Amino acid sequence: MTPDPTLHGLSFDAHLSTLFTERPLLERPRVAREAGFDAVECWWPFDAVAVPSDAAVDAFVSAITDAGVRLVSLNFFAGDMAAGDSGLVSWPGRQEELAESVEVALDIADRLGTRRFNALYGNRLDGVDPEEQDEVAAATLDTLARRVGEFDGKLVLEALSGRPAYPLTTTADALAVLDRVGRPELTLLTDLYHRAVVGDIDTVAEQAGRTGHVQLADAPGRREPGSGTTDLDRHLAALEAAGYDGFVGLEYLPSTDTLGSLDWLPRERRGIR
Ligand SMILES: O=C(O)C(=O)CO
Repeated sequence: MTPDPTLHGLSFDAHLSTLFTERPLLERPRVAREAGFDAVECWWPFDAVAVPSDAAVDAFVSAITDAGVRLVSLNFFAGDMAAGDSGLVSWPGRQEELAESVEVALDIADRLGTRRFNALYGNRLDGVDPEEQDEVAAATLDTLARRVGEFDGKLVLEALSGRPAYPLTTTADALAVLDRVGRPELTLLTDLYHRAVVGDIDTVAEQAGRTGHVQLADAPGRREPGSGTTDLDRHLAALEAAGYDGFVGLEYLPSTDTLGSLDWLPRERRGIR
């Protein structure tokens, strides 16, 4: 479907873990800025390392500040994602490691003004009772939500498609966790790609009040808007009309080079509105 970003007024941000991957991570904030973006977001920037060195943290913070962009959302440490991990929130025995890495993330946030934090729930683990995992997750999310609340921030939780061991696949799954934890700082990450894949994209506006962050990619394929069949602009317009006024992260895998994949988004629509 041909994108028409004039249909809503939401601000976009460039996802540094999926866009501009032609360059090393520390160069991507500058390249994003040169491409016209004021805002960026990122998965955990230190790969499978929960507690990076001070030098690595400083280098990341400098890359963002030197480029003159805002880091609007950051994923907490999620384990070894390249090896298939999808978060530590529900992983018994790894809570101390998660807590230490969260303090690193909050230090970065404090220095950069970041207020959205994505906590991936974690995969089901062989030999571990799912109920035990859900109990660990509820307690962890409660703690993380309170901690993030001290920063006036929001914790966001997302349902994911394409990860068979990840138990939150639908919006209802994610909302059930939000309800169980019952903290105002814990909100939904509405990822239009994952929602289109599982077939529950038409209700996004109903959850606008509980949505702390939005991301997009076209489906099928998880590529740039216009590459698939999802009417992304209609859903973004519906979210905006229902009161969502946060950022929309461009979390897609470019089908060409990143700059070429941005042809759908005029340069004047890439900055913060
Ligand atoms: O792994 C994914 O698909 C994500 O969106 C993580 O934030």
